[in-house]
Amino acid sequence: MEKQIKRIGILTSGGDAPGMNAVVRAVVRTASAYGISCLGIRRGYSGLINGDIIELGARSVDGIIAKGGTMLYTARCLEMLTDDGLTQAANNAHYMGLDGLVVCGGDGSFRGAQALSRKGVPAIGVPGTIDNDIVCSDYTIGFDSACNTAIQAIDKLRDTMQSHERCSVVEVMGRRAGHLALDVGVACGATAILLPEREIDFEKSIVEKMRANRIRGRKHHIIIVAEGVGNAQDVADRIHTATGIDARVTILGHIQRGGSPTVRDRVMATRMGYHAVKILMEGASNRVVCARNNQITDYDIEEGLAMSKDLNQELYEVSQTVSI
Ligand SMILES: Nc1ncnc2c1ncn2[C@@H]1O[C@H](COP(=O)(O)OP(=O)(O)O)[C@@H](O)[C@H]1O
Ligand SMILES: O=P(O)(O)OC[C@H]1O[C@](O)(COP(=O)(O)O)[C@@H](O)[C@@H]1O
Ligand SMILES: [Mg+2]
Repeated sequence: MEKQIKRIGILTSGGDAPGMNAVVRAVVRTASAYGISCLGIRRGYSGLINGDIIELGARSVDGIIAKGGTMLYTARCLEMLTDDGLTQAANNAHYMGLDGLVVCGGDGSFRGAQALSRKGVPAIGVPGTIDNDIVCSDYTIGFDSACNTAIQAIDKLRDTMQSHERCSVVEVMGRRAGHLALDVGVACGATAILLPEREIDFEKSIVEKMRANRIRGRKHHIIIVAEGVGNAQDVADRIHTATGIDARVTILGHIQRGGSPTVRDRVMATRMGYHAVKILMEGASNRVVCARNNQITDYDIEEGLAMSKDLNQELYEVSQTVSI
């Protein structure tokens, strides 16, 4: 039996990701289709604490599916980590008459959703982060767009590295996770991919490989370093010292978080946003929306965040084989 809910809120929190707008659109449109009103809460949990809200209707979200960033702004709100901040957020949610709240963000944002659920505000997390580091979900919104942005930049780097017969050491985002670096490394044909989840023998996996590749006629190289591994400049210096090859560092940085979302991100965002509203209507609380084997499902937040997700080992092995 579906619970009669009248009003829900939507906020985006943590690092932005391409596709967050598409989540906002899907939530607002799904709510609207079922006669539920929707409030947009701006700047993540700060907006909930400070009452920074806007009314959103089906027409307020026209055209945003194609836009990067988030129309609701986002924030890392430290006040939410305090008892007072959390209580204020929950009280405001009740005061606004929210029967549910959709939170699009990463694991930190889901902890906030969990805390609010415990205070009687039914909250649902939707994974929006370029890092793909939400362990209970095969996919997080923004990952595909970020991979494509990184690849476009690295393809340009390859042109100049090829001309100068250099080595490009490229640092890719991902916080403590290497998912982004692995996909980007495979897609750009990297000679080596350094990931926080995999120890490597620098001499064997990089230096000897570069030397062997040079003998085979390869005159330029791309090395991908996940940000969780450490300093890309150190990697470049070690390569230069060991091989004599001129190595240049590029830190892709926040460029990876921008741009119009890809088809995959728009579709996943739309499916996940829709699912979040549907389960709120069924009376759910404290759930995280996930993709598992291309099905959209949901887990208890505690249970979901306690799961584990390893790198794609098969892809890692493939990358090592073809990078000769
Ligand atoms: N344990 C927690 N309890 C309540 N709120 C939290 C908690 N952890 C994080 N948050 C809220 O979620 C926000 C985003 O978390 P953060 O870890 O920065 O990004 P992400 O959600 O992308 O992982 C934080 O700034 C804070 O407002
Ligand atoms: O934008 P900031 O605050 O510098 O944070 C950078 C971090 O945010 C990310 O881009 C995305 O992480 P979250 O989605 O967990 O916020 C990480 O890859 C990176 O380490
Ligand atoms: Mg995170």
